[in-house]
Amino acid sequence: MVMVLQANDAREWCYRGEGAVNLVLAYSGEHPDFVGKVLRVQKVPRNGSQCENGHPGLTELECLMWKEFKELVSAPTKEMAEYCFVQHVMCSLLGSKNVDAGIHIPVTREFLETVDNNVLCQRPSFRVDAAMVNPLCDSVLLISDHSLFTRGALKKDFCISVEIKPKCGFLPLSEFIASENSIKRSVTRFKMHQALKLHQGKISEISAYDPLDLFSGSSDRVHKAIKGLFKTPQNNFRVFLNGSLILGGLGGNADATSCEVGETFENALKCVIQAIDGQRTQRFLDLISKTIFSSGLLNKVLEVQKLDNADIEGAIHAYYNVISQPCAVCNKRSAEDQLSERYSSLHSISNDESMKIVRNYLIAATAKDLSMMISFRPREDGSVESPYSMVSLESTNQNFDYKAYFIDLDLKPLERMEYYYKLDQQIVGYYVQMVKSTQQLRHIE
Ligand SMILES: O=P(O)(O)O[C@@H]1[C@@H](OP(=O)(O)O)[C@H](OP(=O)(O)O)[C@H](O)[C@H](OP(=O)(O)O)[C@H]1OP(=O)(O)O
Ligand SMILES: Nc1ncnc2c1ncn2[C@@H]1O[C@H](COP(=O)(O)OP(=O)(O)OP(=O)(O)O)[C@@H](O)[C@H]1O
Ligand SMILES: [Zn+2]
Repeated sequence: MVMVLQANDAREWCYRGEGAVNLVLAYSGEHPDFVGKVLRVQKVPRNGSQCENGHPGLTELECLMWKEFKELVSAPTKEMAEYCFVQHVMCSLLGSKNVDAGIHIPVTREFLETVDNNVLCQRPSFRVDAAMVNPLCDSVLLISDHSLFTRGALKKDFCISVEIKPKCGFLPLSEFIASENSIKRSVTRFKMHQALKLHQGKISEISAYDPLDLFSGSSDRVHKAIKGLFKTPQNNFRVFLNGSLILGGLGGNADATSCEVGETFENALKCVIQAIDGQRTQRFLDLISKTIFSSGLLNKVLEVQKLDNADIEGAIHAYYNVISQPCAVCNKRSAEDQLSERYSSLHSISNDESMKIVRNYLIAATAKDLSMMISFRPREDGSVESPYSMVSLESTNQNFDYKAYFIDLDLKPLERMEYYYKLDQQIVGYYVQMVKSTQQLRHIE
C-alpha cells in the first residue's frame, strides 16, 4: 500500500483514545485498506524544545545493551527501533498470536495538523496541556482495531471489547530492597502509587482493584479483580461497544462508576447479554473473568514482568555500571549501611551482567505498562468453524468468539532508569510516611 495520508483524509479519522505518548484514531471511512484499522500517532510534549522527526535510532549505549537483537540495533530511526522491539523482543516473549506490531504509513504534516485540530475538543484537558500531535513525524502506525471484529463479521453482529491495563502483578523479593522500604515486599506498587496519586490530585478515589487478584491464577480472585476494575476504572479499564466507549475514561482516567453510569452501562448491554434487567453487568463481568482465567494470557505477562528480579533498587546500580558513571545511590548511602556490601557486589559484576539486569528491567517495565484488549462477538449456533477461541457463558446460554491482543508494547528508554528510581523512592517514601502518621493518630485516639 503506497499511499500518503493528506489533509483531506483527516476527516475520516476520529478520536479513539490516547496515553501519555500516542494518540489513537479510528477509521470511519470506506477505503478497504483502512476499514477495521486504527492509526497510532506520536505526540510531542508542549513544553519540549523542538518537535523532532525521524530522530536517530538507539543511542550508542542502548545499541550495546540490545546487541543480541540485530534488527533493533540497525534500525535507522527511533520509530523503526520501537517497531523492531515489538516484533523481535515482545512478540517472542508474549506470543505473536496476541501482538500486532502494525505497519508504518506515510503522512503529510498537513494531515497531522488537521488531525490535531479536529480531535482537540474530545481530548482530556490534562492531555491537551501536556502534549500535541507531533506535526513533524513523517509516518504513523496502522494497526488492527482490536475493538472490532472485521473479517467475516455479519453486519448485525455486535462486538464488545474490554481494555485492561493490569500493571505490576507481583510483590518484589529482591535482596537489594533497603530495609526502610521493606513494605514493598507486602504492599503492591499499585496500591502504594494510588496513595501518592490521590495525594497529588491525579485520582479522586483509591482503586478497588488489586493486581495480585488479577494475576493470582484463582478464578474467584480474578473475578474480584474484574469487579474492582468495574467499580473504579481509572485508566485500568474500558469497555467499547462496536468501537464506541461505553465505560471508562476516553484518553485518561475515569472516576468511580456511579449508579447512573452503572445503569446506562447495564442498558447498553441489552444487545450483548441475554439476561433479565439488573443482571447483565454481573454476567458480563463473569464473561471477562472466565475468559481471562481460561486463556492463561496473564501468565505470560507475569513471566515477563518478573524479568525484573533485582527491583529498581538493584537495577539502578547496574545502570550506573552500564553508563560508566559513579553510582549516585551508593554515593548517598553511608559506608556502614548494612546493604552497602551488597550494592558493592553489584558494582563488581561484568558489564555483560549489568547490561542483562538493565535490559531485563526495561523489558519488564514494558510488561508492567501494557494493556490487553479482549473482544467478544456472539458465535452463531452450530458455527463450529471459527478461527477464534470460544468462551461459553452458561448462565445465559451464550457462546462468544473472542480474540485478545496486547497493546502499548513500547520500548522504555535507558535514560529513564534514574526517573524510575526516583519515582519508586517517592512512592514508597510517601506510603511509609502515611502509614506512620495513621499509626500515630490511632495511638493518640
Ligand atoms: O510509572 P507508572 O507505573 O506510573 O506508569 C506510567 C503510566 O502511569 P500509570 O501509573 O499507569 O497511570 C502512564 O500512564 P498515564 O499517562 O498515567 O495514563 C504511562 O503509561 C507511562 O508510560 P509512557 O510514558 O507512555 O512510556 C508509564 O510509565 P512507565 O513506568 O511505564 O515508564
Ligand atoms: N490497536 C488498537 N485497537 C483499538 N484501540 C486501541 C488500539 N491501540 C490503542 N488503542 C486505544 O488507544 C488508547 C491509547 O493507546 P496506547 O495505550 O497505545 O497509547 P500510549 O500513549 O502508548 O499509552 P501509555 O500512556 O500507556 O504509554 C488505548 O488506551 C486504547 O483505548
Ligand atoms: Zn551503587
